[in-house]
Amino acid sequence: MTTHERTAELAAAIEAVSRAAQVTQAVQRELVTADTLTKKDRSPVTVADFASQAVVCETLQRHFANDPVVGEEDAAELRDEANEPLRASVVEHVQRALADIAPATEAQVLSWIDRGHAEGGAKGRFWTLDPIDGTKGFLRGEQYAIALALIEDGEIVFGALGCPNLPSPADEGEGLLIVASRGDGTWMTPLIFEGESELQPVHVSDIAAAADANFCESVESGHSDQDQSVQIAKKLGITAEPVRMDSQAKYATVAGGSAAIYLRLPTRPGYREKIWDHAAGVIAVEEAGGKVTDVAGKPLEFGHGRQLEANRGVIATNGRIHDAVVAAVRDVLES
Ligand SMILES: Nc1ncnc2c1ncn2[C@@H]1O[C@H](COP(=O)(O)OS(=O)(=O)O)[C@@H](OP(=O)(O)O)[C@H]1O
Ligand SMILES: [Mg+2]
Ligand SMILES: [Mg+2]
Ligand SMILES: [Mg+2]
Repeated sequence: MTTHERTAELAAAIEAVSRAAQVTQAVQRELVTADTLTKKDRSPVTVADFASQAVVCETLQRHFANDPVVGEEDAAELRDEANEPLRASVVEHVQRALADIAPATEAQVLSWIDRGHAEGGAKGRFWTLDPIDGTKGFLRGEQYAIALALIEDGEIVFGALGCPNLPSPADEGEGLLIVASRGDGTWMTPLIFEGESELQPVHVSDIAAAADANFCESVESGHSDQDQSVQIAKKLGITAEPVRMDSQAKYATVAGGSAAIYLRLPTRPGYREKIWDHAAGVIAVEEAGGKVTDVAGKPLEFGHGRQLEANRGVIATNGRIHDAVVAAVRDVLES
């Protein structure tokens, strides 16, 4: 598939991710309260997760009826009788988001969510979706992302990454939407806006020395080893404090040049990264001129099913400093 044949994918993905963002932002306004964090109440993010997956899958189905989706969520929990209040809230939010399309029934909403059940693999074409990446960031009112990517024969060919709480590139609108198409580049536009909006090109930072880099990493120490990242930064001569940020907003930050490194260092030996946690962010960084590998310096392989079975951890950089960062990571992980 060549670049200019992806205009239909671009239109569908922009529609899907910006509709989903309207839902997640509405849930954040209406259901996330000051008590949410202190009471450890995860119900708002649960509503937003399911509603976002339903809206994205409905949009993809309308544009590409036969495309499978590898999505993080499924509707099994929602179908449970005990979860009627949760189900009603999800259905209501989806109905509002699709009001201009058709009245959605409860059964349809559940079936759209279940469209995310595909297994992926090395052959053929499928989408992968994280309806809310950075669930903890969502609950804190900080960074989260809606991440959608298209994979063909194991290669990411297109990505759309919506970051509702990153600054919008234009005066009008809300949030940041990054789109990337293989061989063609990475662009940004406001995520939620009225009327027309231009796509503006996005490029990685042009620093040539790792010592000058800002780096970003997870907020949660359970998702990436933060003690080892301190040692790696020291080895590279980096003096700037790490930018801790939830979700694939980290990839958006590297793609846009505000940081030159994103480190995700394995914490538990058995953990395998999920393809929806990376696909949209990886193509955004690569097409903006950067490079992404695992901690051993190997390319990420998206053709092994729902997980990155052949990889451990992630290193994303502006490209120029990649080899130096991989070498420092190896030294620290092997010591
Ligand atoms: N042990 C472990 N190691 C690595 N990754 C893990 C682990 N456990 C969970 N996850 C996944 O991390 C996703 C959240 O991404 P981040 O780590 O960027 O977020 S955060 O900064 O830590 O909040 C998060 O995605 P969401 O569930 O969509 O929020 C998880 O899929
Ligand atoms: Mg995720
Ligand atoms: Mg998620
Ligand atoms: Mg999750």
